Amino acid sequence: TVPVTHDDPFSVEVLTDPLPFQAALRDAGPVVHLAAHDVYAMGRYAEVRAALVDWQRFCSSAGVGLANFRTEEPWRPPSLLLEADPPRHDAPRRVLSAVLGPRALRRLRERWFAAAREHVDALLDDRVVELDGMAALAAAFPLRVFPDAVGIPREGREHLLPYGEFLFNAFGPPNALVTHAAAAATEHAAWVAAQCTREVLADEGFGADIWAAADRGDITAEQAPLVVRSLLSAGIDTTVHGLGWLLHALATHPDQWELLRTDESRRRVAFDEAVRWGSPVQTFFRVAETDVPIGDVVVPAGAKILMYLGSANHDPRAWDAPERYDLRRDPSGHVGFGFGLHQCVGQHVARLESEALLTALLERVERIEPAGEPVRRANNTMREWASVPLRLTTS
Ligand code: HEM
Ligand SMILES: CC(C)Cc1ccc(C(=O)O)cc1
Repeated sequence: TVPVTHDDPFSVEVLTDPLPFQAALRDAGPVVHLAAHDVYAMGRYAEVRAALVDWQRFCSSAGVGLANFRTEEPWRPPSLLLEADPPRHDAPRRVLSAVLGPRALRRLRERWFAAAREHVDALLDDRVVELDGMAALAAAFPLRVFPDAVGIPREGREHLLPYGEFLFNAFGPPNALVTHAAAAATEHAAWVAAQCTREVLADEGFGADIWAAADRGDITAEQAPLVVRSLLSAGIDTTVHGLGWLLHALATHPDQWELLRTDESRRRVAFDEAVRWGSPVQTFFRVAETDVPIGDVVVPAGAKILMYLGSANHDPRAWDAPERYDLRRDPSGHVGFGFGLHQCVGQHVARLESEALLTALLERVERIEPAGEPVRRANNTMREWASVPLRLTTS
């Protein structure tokens, strides 16, 4: 018989401190029934990773949130990547993979490194500076570089973070986090959709490249705006909170900061270890395409299965001392960017933003330490800090 838990992973208590729930989920078995939402859940690394690579039995086209698109109306037109399975997933993925590929990143590297240096220099106007790492760095830097890289107009960009906040809440159950923001979300979503048309997008950028792919027939003109929407949906909040976890990690682990300053080779793992350790994207779902045996449980066809990425990234079966932010470990294989067919197509963009910001900080900052208690913000999907007070001492 399948183990059951009556705890709700989407309660504010668990969203605020998920680690105890994750440990109990892992200990209860390879797959557990979540009575609170009548869905199944996986918390162990092996099963989560196996399900992520098994896109045929664990499908995305019924939605990757709690809502099952086979029985209820999606709140927005489904994504052609995230909420699609092959073959419909193939062309949009191929196009976006190329648009966000190595050539684009080489072009952006110099511009983003310069922007990061300028951004950090402007903040460090004294030997010791206190600031909110979330507002001043983790949110400000992606907002400074990414919307321009997409090529959307400057006005109205204040819709971006609230749109992302709602989007990630909407993958969860219709709790207060969703219902309290639903009215405003209509406006944010309308603004986002309006930024995806060919007319408003700059002649250069990810948006233009996507429309150029439509002109070549690699995708249709109807698909192009939705592919641009994927960038505006997935490309900001995720990186903001990945950077939030990086700053929180470095401020609370001075020995790791020192290691970064002395050993350049560790810089490459700093962001990925922060994405593993913090797992900004904590959870999302799949639907069983057929009856799927997992351990001695059979998950019935049509059932929603919660893939607990944050738990898999802290599974002691896969990681030594998973609770430790440790730049000596090799974090590769973490599922913070997903795994398999739908693995994050923008992960290299996120890594570039992080490398640019971290390089700029390492050039100027000698010490980074907490300047007060960080404040959590509950979100149904994203594990995020509302603020990370920091004290930066320049060298
Ligand atoms: C720290 C930053 C980021 C994290 C933690 C993250 C996390 C993820 C995860 C876990 C998935 C898999 C979803 C699934 O399997 O259903 C994913 C997919 C995706 N991500 Fe990211 N992401 C990040 C940054 C970005 C950026 C910067 C972009 C765009 C430039 C982006 C665009 C996408 C898209 C379009 C998908 C869907 C891919 C597909 O379904 O084929 N992400 N991301
Ligand atoms: C972790 C994922 C849920 C992040 C994400 C959000 C939205 C999209 C989209 O394509 O709209 C893609 C990926």
